[in-house]
Amino acid sequence: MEDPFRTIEWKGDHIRLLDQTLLPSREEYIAIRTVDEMCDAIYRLAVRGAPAIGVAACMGVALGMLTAPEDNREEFDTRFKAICAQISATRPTAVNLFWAVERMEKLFQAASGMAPAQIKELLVAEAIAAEREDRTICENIGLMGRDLIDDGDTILTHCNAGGLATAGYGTALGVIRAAFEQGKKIKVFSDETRPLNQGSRITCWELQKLAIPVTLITDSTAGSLMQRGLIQKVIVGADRIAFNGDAANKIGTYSVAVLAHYHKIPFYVAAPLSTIDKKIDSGTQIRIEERDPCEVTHIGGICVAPSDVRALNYAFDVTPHELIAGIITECGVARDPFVKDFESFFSR
Ligand SMILES: CSC[C@H]1O[C@H](OP(=O)(O)O)[C@H](O)[C@@H]1O
Repeated sequence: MEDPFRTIEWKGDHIRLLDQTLLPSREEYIAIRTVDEMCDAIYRLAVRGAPAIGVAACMGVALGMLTAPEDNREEFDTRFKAICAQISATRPTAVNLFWAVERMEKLFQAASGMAPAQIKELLVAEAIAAEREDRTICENIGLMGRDLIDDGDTILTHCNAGGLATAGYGTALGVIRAAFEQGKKIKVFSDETRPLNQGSRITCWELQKLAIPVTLITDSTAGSLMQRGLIQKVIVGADRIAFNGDAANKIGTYSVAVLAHYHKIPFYVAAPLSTIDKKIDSGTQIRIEERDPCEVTHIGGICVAPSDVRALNYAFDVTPHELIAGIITECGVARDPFVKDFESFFSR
């Protein structure tokens, strides 16, 4: 079954993306015509999710270079560097953003002997390829992880690691979808995922579109359901995974992992290799994005706290590898000690 939506698409002179801040009530696609607009879309989570942010970054670089001057090489190169820096400054945690910019930088470097017009064409082709590859990678993650799910399982997921967090098919939801497409009778509990409610707004919307049974719960309900034996597996996405397997994901994921550990429920992370950061060997090195406290004190623009109350708004937390039963990638399921499997996957 094709995705019932297209997360992001290159359209020649603009990028078309589904504005995820409007879901579930409005399914609206917007046209991104400048780097400023792409950076704004990434920062305000109109496009979000580590792999999707990576594809958006590739497309943002290619888009920004369309109007770069071709008659002045120094200006052309300066423009490229400025675009990469601007996109890299949007959100700090998802490593896919930086991996994507690095991918475009390597291409730009390799093509340095070519004419500007040719380089522009190469950047566009690379951005289009990035979107297509991400979709295939997610389908492979689904195939690698689906047998971890048993017929009759109820699975808990947190935030949204579905088709809309990627260029299609999803990571955590991709595994769930692949098991469902095998014919397994499964159900999903979706944490609402405060403060931006990616779970209630996006995961529930996606799973209903795929006819996968989903029940929305508050973030504070998960423990009680585990205590009553109503959850058999947990599968979440990731934004950055250290080489020892420590995984950064949406705030609240760590709490779910501790609860799952206590209740002896397998806790899985699903992510492409591009989310594994080879440069760090511990989750303590992952920079956690801190966002506007108004996202906590307001819901839909309505204030739900005293106007002058202090609010903490960490967008992610880190789950130590000891709490992770397996990390599902397009190359297979890595198990602790994760380094060993990661080294094998990257050597292929
Ligand atoms: C497949 S990566 C999804 C990952 O990204 C989300 O963060 P955000 O919505 O802030 O971009 C969340 O951590 C998801 O698990």
